Amino acid sequence: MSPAPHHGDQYSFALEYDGPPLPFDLPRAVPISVDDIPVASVVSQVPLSDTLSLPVVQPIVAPKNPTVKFSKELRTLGSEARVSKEVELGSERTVSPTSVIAFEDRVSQSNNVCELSGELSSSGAFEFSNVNYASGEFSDEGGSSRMLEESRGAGSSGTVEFCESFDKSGRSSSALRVSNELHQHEWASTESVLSLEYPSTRVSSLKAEDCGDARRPPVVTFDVDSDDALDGDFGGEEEAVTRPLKREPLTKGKKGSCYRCFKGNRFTEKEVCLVCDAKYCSNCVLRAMGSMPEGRKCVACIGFPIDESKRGNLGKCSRMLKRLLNELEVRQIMKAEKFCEVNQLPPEYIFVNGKPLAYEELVTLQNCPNPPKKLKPGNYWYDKVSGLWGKEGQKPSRIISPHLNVGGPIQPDASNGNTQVFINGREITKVELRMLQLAGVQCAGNPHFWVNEDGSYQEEGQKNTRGYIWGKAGTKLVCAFLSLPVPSKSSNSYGEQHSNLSSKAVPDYLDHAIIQKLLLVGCSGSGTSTIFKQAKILYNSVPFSDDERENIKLTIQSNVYAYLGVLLEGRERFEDECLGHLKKWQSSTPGNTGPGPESDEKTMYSIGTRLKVFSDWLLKTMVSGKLDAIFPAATREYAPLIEELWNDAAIKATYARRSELEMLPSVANYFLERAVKILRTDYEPSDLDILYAEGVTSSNGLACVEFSFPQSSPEETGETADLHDSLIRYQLIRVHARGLGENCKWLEMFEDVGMVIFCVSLSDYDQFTVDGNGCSTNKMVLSRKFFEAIVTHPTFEHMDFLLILNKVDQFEEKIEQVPLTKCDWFSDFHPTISRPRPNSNSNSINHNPSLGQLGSHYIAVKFKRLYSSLTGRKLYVSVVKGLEPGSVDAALKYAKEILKWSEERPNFSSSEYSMYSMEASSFSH
Ligand SMILES: Nc1nc2c(ncn2[C@@H]2O[C@H](COP(=O)(O)OP(=O)(O)OP(=O)(O)O)[C@@H](O)[C@H]2O)c(=O)[nH]1
Ligand SMILES: [Mg+2]
Repeated sequence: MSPAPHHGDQYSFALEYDGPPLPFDLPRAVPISVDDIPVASVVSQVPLSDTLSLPVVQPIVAPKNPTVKFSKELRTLGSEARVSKEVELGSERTVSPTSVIAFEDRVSQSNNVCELSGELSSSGAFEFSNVNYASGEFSDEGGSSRMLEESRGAGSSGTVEFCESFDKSGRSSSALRVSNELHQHEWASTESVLSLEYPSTRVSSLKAEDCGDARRPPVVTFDVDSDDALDGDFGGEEEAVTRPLKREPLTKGKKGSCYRCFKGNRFTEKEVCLVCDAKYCSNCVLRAMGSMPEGRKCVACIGFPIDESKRGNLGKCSRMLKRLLNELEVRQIMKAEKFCEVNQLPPEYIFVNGKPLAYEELVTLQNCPNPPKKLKPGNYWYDKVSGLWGKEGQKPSRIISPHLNVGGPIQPDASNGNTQVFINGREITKVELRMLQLAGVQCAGNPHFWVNEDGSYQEEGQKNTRGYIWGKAGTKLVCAFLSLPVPSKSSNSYGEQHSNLSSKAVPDYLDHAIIQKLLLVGCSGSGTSTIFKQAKILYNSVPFSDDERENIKLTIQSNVYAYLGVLLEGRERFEDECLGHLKKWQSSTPGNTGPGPESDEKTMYSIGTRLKVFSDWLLKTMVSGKLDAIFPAATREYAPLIEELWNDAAIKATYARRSELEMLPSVANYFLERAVKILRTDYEPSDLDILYAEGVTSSNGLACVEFSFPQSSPEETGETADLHDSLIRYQLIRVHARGLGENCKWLEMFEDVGMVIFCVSLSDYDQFTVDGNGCSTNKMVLSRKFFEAIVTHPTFEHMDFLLILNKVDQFEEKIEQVPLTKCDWFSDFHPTISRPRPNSNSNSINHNPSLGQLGSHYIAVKFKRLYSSLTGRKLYVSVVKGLEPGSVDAALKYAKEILKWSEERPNFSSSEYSMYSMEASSFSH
């Protein structure tokens, strides 16, 4: 018999590797002290010395075809006895992402089987991402393994903790905890499900009758999980609610087999008892469950409340029952299952504002016009005035019907806010505060607001309504990406400014099941708004509403006036220069009898009086910063002048020297050449105009567009069209660097995005700007600093990053003129360019990379190294021409693929995956 582990015991996990040489060092052993085990993983009801959970967060390192032995050893201090186990990762097999690890558990004399799937990353680390763990006995017949009950933990990507518990008798039981990188909040629920297992196995010998009143067995604590991410983001803090101990099945056969005839394995189709989880094959189910007066329960479980984790299955008939029974019978059983009294949610399991509900209160809550969705046992807070509803200690998850007489009075700390801003007596959370600020609600001075169900609000003690929180078109959008609730359609009939834009921009995605959020960030001028607009144009059938187009038109016209202003200012400068030269020449030429300086001198940059008046007016207006204010009146008045101006020789001469005008952005050419057309009153901007236009995307720095990728046709892809793709909705959230606030403090509002797309302008390497401290700084270095701040931000700890290296078109031109070493960070860029051989046929394709390609590749590697040194992970990179739709389309599809990989990694075979993770293939041009 093996001794129970004690404090101070040292576990060691060793890796033995037998395969081709590796380019990196393998960790040989990972010692873990028992005392390092987080207390959270120890089941709290059992004294620490009785049970120990041993988490192993251990990526198994493996190259392509190795054999890896994973052995673990327990050295118990003060005793010679050892527990050792060996896990062989395929001695004859190769390690594929789905490898079966079988190991013998010498302590319990039974075998455990663990199926692991994971990925082989380019660094050679093998990371579990999908684990299927079962323990029980092998049956030796046929060499196939039979398993009893199986517990499955799966995460789209994450770490796996293998928890081994020992009780006093030395019996070991094992559980897996899977944490999910993408959906951190699921961690708690997975954990809580599994942590339930221990008490239940411990009491498995207890019979139902031993528990006193059979209908109300003793209580243990349990954690409420939520699978309703949209409804309630119930992650993080766990909380305990009392409920009866789970009833155990009376009989139990081998794992995976039917509980009645003990035949079959885990692949046999079975029906499950809603109370005790006993599973019956199709031959036994009707005998085991009888006439099912309360739905699918074993006869012995009739009268017992259902297992709360199965509440979602109530009334959802299985295929097996449909085969065995006729339609009428099925309907009756399902009706009984859903509506019989004993299967109803016990009101006392629901706490509202700290008070358990009475039966009538639960009925009120469930039958109100807008009830909380999928109500589960747990602690909730409810703001009766506004209808805001949430999990205790968390931000609101829904707005339900207000004024319901349920639960106690709301507490100020109900949602655990720390903002000193109050709504109806509750201190709101940071996210809500952010939303209020974006909705234009004045929040300075720690106000206490009174918010009504329709979103109208006033400050406490004042009579006048200050506005409507959800009234503005953009606020619902903001709420959507901050995962905050908005009033349901039936309740928002008043107080909302209905406009075309708002109804179009806010689709019913709150009801959608799958929404993937992509956060797009970058320094000023990096091209984020261009990419954002491209996404709108590419994927939305109506990218811009009429209202939007009208606003954009004014923006573009105002931009063109501004570009003209820069041109006119340049003209003045050039004229002065010329005059200066002229004067110098005159004074240095003896006997010059030409006109004196007082007389009207003309240069090639001089303009007539009419245009001069216009020029003076425009420059004055620009200086006063009122350019935006004079539209559209200015267009009506000055449109006829523009043609004259544009055709003027002086302006043409100035335009020819536009490269000397620093204030003129590169897109100005596009618009100036169309100035006459654009500044007419009947101008209508084209999609291309909008794409090129500056200042079109929202001024507060936040914009959000939702779309699906169009379904690719089978001919295109050579495989069956991926229907799934077109079902997933994506939200591209563009946030301006300035909008992130000091030290990126608002970043945490984006914790639930699936990926961050970071945009850098390649052509920034020779650009300088004045930073916050008044120093002139290289813009590429500024971008790097911002990148560092974002990737190391705790909110994005496990996030995938896609780096967009934008403006490669500009970059390729520039690098031929300006060396990349102009930027200090790139001082070690010394490419050796092999020029095409002089005698080579000019028609033959030159396979040598251009300087531009070498440069962009070099910069990508710089960022990859930086990222990997900061996070230890791999950076995805895409080199993009923001103004080309195809290029942006490719980059966004690449982002989609990355998201898909992180979800489906277990489905990749190792060779496929390692191909994807090759350095070179993570570029998309
Ligand atoms: N040549 C070229 N110009 C680009 C490209 N992408 C964007 N631009 C231009 O670069 C300028 C800045 O792009 P924006 O998309 O406005 O950049 P931003 O990240 O929104 O920056 P701010 O507006 O300052 O916040 C615009 O004039 C774009 O037209 C590109 O790939 N090539
Ligand atoms: Mg912009």
